[in-house]
Amino acid sequence: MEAKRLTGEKATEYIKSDMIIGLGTGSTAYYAIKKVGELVKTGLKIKAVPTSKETAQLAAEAGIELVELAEVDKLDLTIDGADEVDQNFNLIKGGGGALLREKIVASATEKLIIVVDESKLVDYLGDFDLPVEVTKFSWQYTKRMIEKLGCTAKLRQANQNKYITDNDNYILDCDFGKIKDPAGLALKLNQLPGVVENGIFAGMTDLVIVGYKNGQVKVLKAQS
Ligand SMILES: O=C(CO)[C@H](O)[C@H](O)COP(=O)(O)O
Repeated sequence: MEAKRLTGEKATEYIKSDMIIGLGTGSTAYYAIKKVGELVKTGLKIKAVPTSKETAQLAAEAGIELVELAEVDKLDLTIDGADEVDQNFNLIKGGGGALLREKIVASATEKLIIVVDESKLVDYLGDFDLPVEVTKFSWQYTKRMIEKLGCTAKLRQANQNKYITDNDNYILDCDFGKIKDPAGLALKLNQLPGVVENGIFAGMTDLVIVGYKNGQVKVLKAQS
């Protein structure tokens, strides 16, 4: 908890007045959003694009002015969490179900800052099942197509019902084992009919801020 707070708050040091920022989803991004709310109250002037309905509500409650993605050309900076981060800064995201909007916002942003605690750092992606957002119409067919790529896929449930995303789709959580070629797998997945988006974020991250149990925070820069 403390590690998540430290990293979430540290990321807000990169925000300057007049920026348009993206706000991620999840328990680590939560601390960044809360901190941005405090900064806004003391004079920071920013506008934010939320990556989920949950984040939109949290940000509005914190007094942050929200804008639609449609209203902006680009975002200056986005702060978001991740489920796994490998040594090349490839990510698995979507544990919280917001991967589609998160990927769109990440792609529209100049600087993507990922905030994680140390438990999220891995050598290879894949211990965490890869979330893939699929259409309701095709999910059984799309599941079979995804499994042909070498995984077992499970339809995500919430309170004994099918989990439904903010975009009215389903999520398949896919166990691929160790993912040796994240960018290649992401491309293959997105070519399958019925796949809306997958949770691999390859080559998008600029900074990873890691919070440690002992209170340390490290800022890691992507190699360009
Ligand atoms: O991708 C996400 C939501 O779709 C989250 O960023 C990811 O699940 C990490 O969440 P947390 O900070 O709660 O561990």
